[in-house]
Amino acid sequence: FDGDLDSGPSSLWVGNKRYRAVLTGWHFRWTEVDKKNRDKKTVSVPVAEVVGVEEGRVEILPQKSVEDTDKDFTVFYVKRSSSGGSYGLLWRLGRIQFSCASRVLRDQWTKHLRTALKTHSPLRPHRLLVFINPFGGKKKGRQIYHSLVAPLFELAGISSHVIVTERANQARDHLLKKDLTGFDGVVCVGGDGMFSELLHGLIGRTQQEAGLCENDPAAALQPCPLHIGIIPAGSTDCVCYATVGVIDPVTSALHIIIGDSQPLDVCSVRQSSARVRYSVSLLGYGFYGDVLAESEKHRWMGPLRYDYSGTVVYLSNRSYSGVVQYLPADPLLSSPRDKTRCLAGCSVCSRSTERLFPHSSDSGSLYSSHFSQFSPGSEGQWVSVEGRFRCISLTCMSSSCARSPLGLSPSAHLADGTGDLVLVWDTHPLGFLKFLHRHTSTQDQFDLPFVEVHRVKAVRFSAPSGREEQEYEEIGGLSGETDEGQREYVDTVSRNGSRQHLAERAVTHEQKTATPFLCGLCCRKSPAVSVWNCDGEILPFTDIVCK
Ligand SMILES: CCCCCCCCCCCCC/C=C/[C@@H](O)[C@H](COP(=O)(O)O)NC(C)=O
Ligand SMILES: Nc1ncnc2c1ncn2[C@@H]1O[C@H](COP(=O)(O)OP(=O)(O)O)[C@@H](O)[C@H]1O
Ligand SMILES: [Ca+2]
Repeated sequence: FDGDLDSGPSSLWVGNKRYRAVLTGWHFRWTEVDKKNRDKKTVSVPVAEVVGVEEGRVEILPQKSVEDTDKDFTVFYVKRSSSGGSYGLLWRLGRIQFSCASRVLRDQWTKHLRTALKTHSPLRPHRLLVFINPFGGKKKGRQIYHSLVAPLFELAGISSHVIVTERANQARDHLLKKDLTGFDGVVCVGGDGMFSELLHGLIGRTQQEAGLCENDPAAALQPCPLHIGIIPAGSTDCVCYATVGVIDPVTSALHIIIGDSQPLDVCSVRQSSARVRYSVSLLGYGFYGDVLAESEKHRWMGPLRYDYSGTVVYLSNRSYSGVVQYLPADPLLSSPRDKTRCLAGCSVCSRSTERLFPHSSDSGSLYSSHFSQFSPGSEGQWVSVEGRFRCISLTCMSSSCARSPLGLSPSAHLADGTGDLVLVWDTHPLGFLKFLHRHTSTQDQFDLPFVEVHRVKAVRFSAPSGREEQEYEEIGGLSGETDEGQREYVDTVSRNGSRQHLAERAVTHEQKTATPFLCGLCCRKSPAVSVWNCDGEILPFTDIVCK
């Protein structure tokens, strides 16, 4: 102990057992000194994962208690535990209480540990701006933050400014307009919709300060200096699930504390005159758009509204026509049908980053030159398909969540500059049910004759023009598929041609007409256009260009 960072070894006690503890540059280790026990177990904690060091006997969760003794100190650190089914690891707050021979020794230990912490974890945040959506998910945002997260932030020496939102878009507007100096990051306590607000606020603010117009498709967006931490308190929480691998506020708080970060692909969604939007998880038309629109009427149900609305929309048996154009990504780099799973440190993502941004070594400049890379036609060929779809989904990440543990596209990458486009052509109701059901299991949802998946860099969509729309409404939304040139897919059971398939559909419709309940759902004037679900928000336009 001569002021050097490397301390020990020295004797410490935990209860009545003696330990040898040592602090070398990157690790804090302790081993029980026991003559009978030959295979001594050493616990080794990277300094970067030490959450805090406190004098005395201290307890933080579930309740804070401090016993201010002279010779004791308590070390809190990240402890990994099994995650009960999810693919990520659950992190817990590990706690060990040491007793020293003297107060002097104790003070030396705490001083050295704290110095090591400062030196070896430069990326930790010190001051955070926290937004809580009190109405997200099961409406537990405030409680989750104050009981599970705030005590950890305090322990880690993080000061936070907390804003409980009073209206939608308040967090976004705050990030766009208010003074953000002194903050090292922002935290979202809520679901994917709330995350989306923070994302829009930060991207917008950064462009504003750089003097750029984000609505200009040719603008090269600037990287955001602030990171977003997510404390899951929403309904689907798929950004959290797909990045951390578990939905657990404590795990997420610990990732934030130690300064972990994960870059994400962001998809810009534009319509000529409208303000640009961004999506990181699901951009969905047809089924997922309808489910979102329906579910907004039933917010009071909480997360269950999606299950209820999913059923209602499924029974209403809708499909929509349109033209989808996409720019395929390089098939040599990766494929949506390979069986990889993207995690932190993924090699496909780092190779893509090098290819896309050859002059940048840090992830901070991920956005620069983004748009010049995707100027239409500069790479590959656009592919155009037209027809009637049950749903069209574009997802920049797997979009896994509790409802769908592998996600909409299980092998999508978090930060490879591509998204996966899933086209589900119109099919009979049982086929579509099979597709939906496969999201909940490990069965391949793309291995169906009416489903296509493409790894893409850009997508365009246009709904049919007014005249066609009207025709479709007049015929009640059933016979539109007989139109010349429209692509038809049938499931394996009725593969003998589309004629039989159509006949089946007609019977199904008659049967429904005979059933008042179903009739109420399906024989309503069927709309010709659906809406886009953009990370849980309904877009006010249908024709879009995504990059
Ligand atoms: C009839 C059988 C139904 C089974 C369907 C299972 C498929 C589930 C796939 C879910 C993929 C969700 C992608 C995430 C989207 C979020 O951005 C969004 C908004 O989430 P939030 O409410 O803000 O947490 N949630 C939804 C359901 O649209
Ligand atoms: N105080 C508030 N009152 C009403 N809506 C809010 C408030 N704060 C945020 N919102 C909006 O609520 C929507 C859903 O929030 P989110 O946290 O994603 O919950 P959920 O996952 O249950 O949908 C978001 O689009 C957000 O803009
Ligand atoms: Ca991606």
